[in-house]
Amino acid sequence: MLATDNALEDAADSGEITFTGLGFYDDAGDELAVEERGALRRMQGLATELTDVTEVEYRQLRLERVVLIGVWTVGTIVDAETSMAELAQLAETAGSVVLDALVQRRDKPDTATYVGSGKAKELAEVVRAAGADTVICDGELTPGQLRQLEEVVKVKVIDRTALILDIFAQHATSKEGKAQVELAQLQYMLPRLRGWGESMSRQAASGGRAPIGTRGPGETKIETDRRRLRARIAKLRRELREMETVRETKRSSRKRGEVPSVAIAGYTNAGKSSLLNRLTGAGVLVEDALFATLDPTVRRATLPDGRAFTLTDTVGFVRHLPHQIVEAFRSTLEEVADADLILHVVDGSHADPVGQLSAVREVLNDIDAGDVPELVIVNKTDIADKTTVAAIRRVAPDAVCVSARTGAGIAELVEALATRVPHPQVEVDVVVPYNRGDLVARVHESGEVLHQGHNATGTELRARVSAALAAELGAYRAPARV
Ligand SMILES: Nc1nc2c(ncn2[C@@H]2O[C@H](COP(=O)(O)OP(=O)(O)OP(=O)(O)O)[C@@H](O)[C@H]2O)c(=O)[nH]1
Ligand SMILES: [Mg+2]
Repeated sequence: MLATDNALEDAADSGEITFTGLGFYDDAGDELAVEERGALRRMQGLATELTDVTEVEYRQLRLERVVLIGVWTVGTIVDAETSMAELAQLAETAGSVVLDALVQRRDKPDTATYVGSGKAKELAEVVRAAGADTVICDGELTPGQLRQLEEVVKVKVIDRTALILDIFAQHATSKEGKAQVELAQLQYMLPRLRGWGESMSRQAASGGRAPIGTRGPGETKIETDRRRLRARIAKLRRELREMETVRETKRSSRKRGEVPSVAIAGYTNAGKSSLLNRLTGAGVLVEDALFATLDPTVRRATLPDGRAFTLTDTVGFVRHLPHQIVEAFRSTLEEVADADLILHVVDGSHADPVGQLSAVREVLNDIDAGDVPELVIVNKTDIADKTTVAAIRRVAPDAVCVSARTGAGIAELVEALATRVPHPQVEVDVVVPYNRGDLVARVHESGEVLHQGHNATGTELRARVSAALAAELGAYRAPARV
C-alpha cells in the first residue's frame, strides 16, 4: 500500500476541500452509501400514476419488469451474447428485473421497428406472456423506431442510451454530476420530444406538424415542453460553466504544486475504485454495479521513495458511451486528459476484456487523452482465467496483473508506478534560510531530496524539483563549492 495523507482532498468538484480522516469512510460508510442508493431506486416509481405527462417525464418512469431485444449485425454469436449480457447488467443496475431477452440476426436494424416486423410481433407476445412493462433495445433508436415499436409491443420502449442516462441519473450525487446528467438527458430528449396522453400531442406525433390554427397563443403542449427544455438546457450550461471555473482553479492550484497526477480509467465495473482503495485505503464507494462512480475522487499518495502524486478515480467507460454523456462529462473527463499517467484498469475475469480495452481507448481518444502515457492493469486475477490474461498481455505486453481484492501484484504495481510517475525536472543546490521552512517543506512534499544538511545560515538542500519551485528557490542558490 502507498502512504497517504490523512487530510485527503475529496471529490474534486465539491467546490470545497473536505478533510476526510481515514476513519470517516470506513466499510460501514460504504454499505450505507449502497443502501441509500437502493432506497433511491425504490422511490423512482412515484410518477407512475400520472396520466398526462410529457415525454421527458414518461421516459423517466420506473423500469420494472423488462424484456431485452437486440439486433446482431456483425461479429460472432459470442459477441452478441456478451453484448446482451451487458445490457442485462445495465438494466439490473437501473433497478429492473430482466424477464427475457431476444436477439435477431439482421444485416442492419429495421428502419421502422428496429427488429423486423415478424420479430416485433413475437416480441409483443413475449412481453404479454411475461407481463413485462418495458422493452429495452440494445442500440440507439431513432424517435420513429421507438414509437413504431411501441405501437406493436404496447409497452414502453427505451434504448441503450436512455438506459445508461437513467443509471447516471440515479448515481449522480454531487451538484455538478447531477447537472451534467440532466444536461445529457435533456439533450437526448429534445429531438425525441412528443406529448403523451394528450390528444393534441398525439396528433403532432402521428402527423408531424400540428394543424393550422392550433399554434400561436394556443401553443401545443409539445411546443411549450420544447421551449421549457431549451431554457433549462441553457441554464444548466451556464451553471456548469461556473462550476467548471471552480474546478479549473482547483486543478491549476494542484498543478502549481507540480505534483504529478495519475488517473485511474477503465471500463465500468473493472475495479477502479477498488484499486484506488487498495492503493490508498481511501474507502471510495465500491459496488457490483455499472457506473458506481460518477464524481472524480482525488487522493494524495506517496511513492516508497517519498515522491508525492495525486491519484484520481473516474467515471467508468462503456461501449458506445452515449455522446451526450461524453459531452456533458467533458470537464470531469478532462482530469484524465490532463494526467501525467493513466492507469487503465481492465477486468481480467470479463468475457471480452480486449474489446473493453479498445472501447476505453476510443473514449480516451475522444476526450483528447489518447497521448497520455498509459499503463494497463489487469485486475481480478484472483478469478480470471489464464488464457484470458494471456490474451490481454498480447495486446498490452507491459500490463501489470493484480487483484485489488487479495492484494496480489500490488507491490509490482507500486514499483511500476515508481518508474512511470515522472520525476521532477530540475536539480537545485540551495541553502534555504531558517525562516523559510515553508520552502523546505515544499521541496520534501513535491520534490526528491538527494541531500540535506544544516549550516549556520540555513538548510542545505540538493534536490530535484519542478521548474516552478526551482525558480522560487533561485534566490538561495548555494555558494559554489571549492
Ligand atoms: N474477485 C474480484 N473482484 C473484484 C476485484 N476488484 C474489484 N472487484 C469487484 O468488482 C466490482 C466492481 O468494483 P469497483 O471498484 O466498484 O469497480 P469500478 O471500476 O470502480 O466501477 P464503476 O465505478 O462502476 O465504473 C465490485 O463488486 C468489486 O468488489 C478483484 O481484484 N477481484
Ligand atoms: Mg468506481
